[in-house]
Order: sequence, then C-alpha cells, then structure tokens
Amino acid sequence: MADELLTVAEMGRADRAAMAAGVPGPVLMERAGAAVAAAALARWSPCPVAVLCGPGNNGGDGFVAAHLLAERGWPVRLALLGEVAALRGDAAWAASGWTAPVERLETGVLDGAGLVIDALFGAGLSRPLDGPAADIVGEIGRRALPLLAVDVPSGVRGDDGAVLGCAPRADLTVTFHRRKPAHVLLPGRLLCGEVVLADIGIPDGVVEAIAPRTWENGPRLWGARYPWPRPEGHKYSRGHALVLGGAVMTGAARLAARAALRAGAGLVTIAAPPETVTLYALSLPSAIVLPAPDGAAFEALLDDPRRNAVLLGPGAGPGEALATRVLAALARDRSGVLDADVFTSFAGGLEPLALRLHDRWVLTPHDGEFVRLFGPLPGSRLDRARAAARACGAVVLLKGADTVVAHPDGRAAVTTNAPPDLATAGSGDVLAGLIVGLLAQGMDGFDAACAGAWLHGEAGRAVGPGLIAEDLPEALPAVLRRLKADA
Ligand SMILES: NC(=O)C1=CN([C@@H]2O[C@H](COP(=O)(O)OP(=O)(O)OC[C@H]3O[C@@H](n4cnc5c(N)ncnc54)[C@H](OP(=O)(O)O)[C@@H]3O)[C@@H](O)[C@H]2O)[C@H](O)CC1
Ligand SMILES: [K+]
Repeated sequence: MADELLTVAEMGRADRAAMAAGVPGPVLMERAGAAVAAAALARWSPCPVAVLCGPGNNGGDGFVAAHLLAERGWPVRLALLGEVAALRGDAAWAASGWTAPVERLETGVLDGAGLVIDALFGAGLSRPLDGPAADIVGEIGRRALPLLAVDVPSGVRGDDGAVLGCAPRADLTVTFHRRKPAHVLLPGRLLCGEVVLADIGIPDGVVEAIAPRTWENGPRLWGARYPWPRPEGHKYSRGHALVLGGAVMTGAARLAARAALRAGAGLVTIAAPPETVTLYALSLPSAIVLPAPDGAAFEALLDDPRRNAVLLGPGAGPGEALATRVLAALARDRSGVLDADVFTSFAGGLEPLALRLHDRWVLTPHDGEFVRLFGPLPGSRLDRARAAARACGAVVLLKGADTVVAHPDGRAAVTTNAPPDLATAGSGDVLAGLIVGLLAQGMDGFDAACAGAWLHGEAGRAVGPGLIAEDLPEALPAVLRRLKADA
C-alpha cells in the first residue's frame, strides 16, 4: 500500500488531473464502484445488501457497486438521501444504470440486511450528520450490522479523522488512489476497520506532481537511510549520545540510555549527579557514567565534539538548572532530543530557544505538554504538529496513539503501529532514547523521529499485553533483525 496520504483537496486535484489526462469521471466512478463490489464479494458470502447512497459522488460509487452486486445475484436494496432527479454529473450517470427501485433513506431499508454499504458521504462531507442520515447511522450501530464504507465511514472527515455528528463503525473501508489522513488519525482510523486501497487508474505521475507532504510512518519512508553498522565501522563511528541523568527519577535516563544503546549508538554517556554515579553505573554496565555536579561540568562533557547527540529531559527535574543545560547544548553544534521536564522548564513558551533550535533537534511532547509549549493551536494533530514545527524550527513529535512527526518544512508522518500497551510509565523515555541513539548515528531529525516512533511501536507490539518500559529495549533486537531482513 502506498504511504502517501492525500488531503481531500489534493485528492480533488488528482481526480481533475486524471480527467485532464484523458480518464473520464464516469470511468473513475465505475472503477471505484467496482472496487467496492469486489471487496464485498471477496469478504462476504452472498447475502442481502442494503446500499445507502448520498447526494454526491460517494453515492454514485454506491449506485455502481449496487448494480454490480445485483448482477452477481445478490439481493440488493438501495436507498438514497434526496431525490434521483437532484443527482448531478457522474452520480446522475451512475444512478441511470440502476433500474431497480430507489427507496427513501429510512431505517427500514436495513431490515433483513446481512451487509450494509455506506456510500452516504465521502470527501464532500461538509457538516455534521443529522436527520435520516444520522438516524440510519445510529440504527446500524444498534443492530451491529456488518458494514463496508465507501472511501470513509460517513461522518468521518477526510482531512483529520474527526467525527462530524456521528459515524458508523465499519468492518472494511475501500478508498481510492491514496489513503487520506482520516484513515490513520484517530478517531477515524478506529472507525474504518480494515482499509483497502483501490487503484482506480489515476496515473502515478499525478501524485508525483501533487507532491504530497504527508505519509504513514514506516520503513519505506526512512529505511533506505537507516544507519546499519558498517563492516569497517567501530564504536566511535557509530556516534556518542550524551544523556543528562537526574538525581531522583533515575529510571527515566536509565531507560533512555539503554534504548539509545539498543538503537545502535556506539557509546552512551550519562552525565550524572555525583551521588547517583554508582547507581547509574551498576544498572547500565555498557554505558559510561560520569559525574556532572554542576552546569560547568556538564558543559565540559558537551565540549567533546565526539558526543554528537544529546538527550535532555527524562527524569532531569524541571527548573533553572535544566533550562541552562538545554541552552548550553543548543549553543553547540549538536543534534538532540528535548523531552519531559524540559517542557515544564520552558512552559511559558519556547521563545528563549527559538533562535537556536534547528531540524536536527527533536521535541517529543505529549498532548498536555504540547499545549503548554505551543498553546491551543487549531486543527488536527497533523495541522498542530506542523504549525509547531514551523514555529520553533525543530522537528516536533506529538506523542499519542497516532503519533505525528512534523518537520519545519511541512513534511509530516503519522505513526499507526503503536499498541495501547505502550501507554505506561517510562515508555516515553525509551522513545526519546531511541531517537537520540539514531541521531548519534547521523540520521537526520525527521528520519530519526519517524524511525524511533516506528521502532517503539514495533517493540510494543512484540511484547504486547503486560508490557513495561524495561521490556522495550530488550524487544528491539528482534524488531531490528526483521527490519534488516526486509530492507
Ligand atoms: N478519485 C476518487 O477518489 C474518486 C472519488 N469518487 C467518490 O466521490 C466522493 C466525493 O464526492 P463528492 O461529490 O465530492 O462528495 P460526497 O459524495 O462525499 O458528498 C457531497 C454531497 O453530500 C452533501 N453533504 C455533505 N455533508 C452532508 C451532511 N452532513 N448532510 C447532508 N448532506 C451532506 C453535500 O451537500 P453540500 O450542501 O455540502 O453541497 C453534497 O451534496 C469520494 O468520497 C469518492 O467516494 C468518485 O466516484 C471517483 C473518483
Ligand atoms: K461513505
């Protein structure tokens, strides 16, 4: 499945470009409807079907699918929101191929149905569902009917996966040409069920010309640049991460350091308060633990240019001391990750950092931290992460069940592989450690953030229920082995 995600506007441009290139609208609609019918034939045994059509082209796809399923002998009832005479363009053309009755959109059309095809609204959803559309969506849920959604479950907004009014939960969603953000962002993703991407004959050159800026996060996005150890390499050529250790919450930096090592950093130094050196050293034999009693000592560690990537925040303790160390790290030519307590230390806003941040720095806030840093920005998680990255100049990784990574230049990726088990103490520290480990090996900020988030998700899936953060670094070798085998 292609990884690019097209916005509704970009998809409209793709449609128009295909038509300009000689693929007529009815041909696109015929193929879209045929893909829906094919999906029904592939996943369900013949059964009575209720096809629910809306007043636009999503409904047109429904007419085509209804016709094709009826041709295959499936008992099909079709209901339309509005009048046939009001249909326009390709939808009117599609409706003309349906000679059986067109029912009014009422819940009775569901009686006896073994499958519902939802072709009410797709890309053209413009307001919350109400009236008969909302009634029937509610009834589908009450009856727990199997549902195949055309393009998106009706009520889910294509650009951000938000639900306008209500939307049904589909078992399968058939979408066309490329997926939309709604297929990967929550809550839309959870309502789509399995997503099938159908080729409706829009030439590949069209998407290249549109040059989308949004992807689903996965190895196809960054795998070619993954820093696998080279035969002639040695530990010094694999980068050296510097992790600031805290005095009290020592688990956070330990988890992060271990993850950085597992991600492949050749060396990891923990800059530790003197009284904690033994603790850190005993629990992490492969890390270097050095005392850093004050800011000057930390800066001395930073001054060694071999320590090329820095992690500040996990367990560091918020406040002036941490803020000073962040500014010291940013004053040097390093890459790094800012996480956790850094966001509390700069909760008033990132202005003190703005001029110094650049795209080899990754900020990893969760939603609460994000709002404290950047304010209540409008739009989807994609919009907000993009706006934040643009504003601060660094890569922003907005953590959550649909983690978004955004680059200041507008590129963004949505991570879909994170299991709910990852919502546990210390999980974010591991993520920050993975990213700094990849930065140390020379990956750029966007790639490192994307790869880190994806590896974190895969490690979470490998462990599954019962996961605690300590498991994640240990799950990584098997995940990396598979990644390498597939490369
Ligand atoms: N390449 C492709 O992807 C192709 C996609 N196709 C299909 O076309 C739809 C998009 O079709 P479009 O006509 O642009 O939009 P919709 O069918 O989704 O809906 C527009 C009509 O619905 C009305 N509307 C919108 N929201 C509501 C609502 N909440 N309640 C009632 N009515 C609503 C809207 O009315 P307006 O007043 O806003 O104008 C329109 O009448 C895409 O999703 C694919 O399924 C093509 O078939 C092939 C190519
Ligand atoms: K739909």
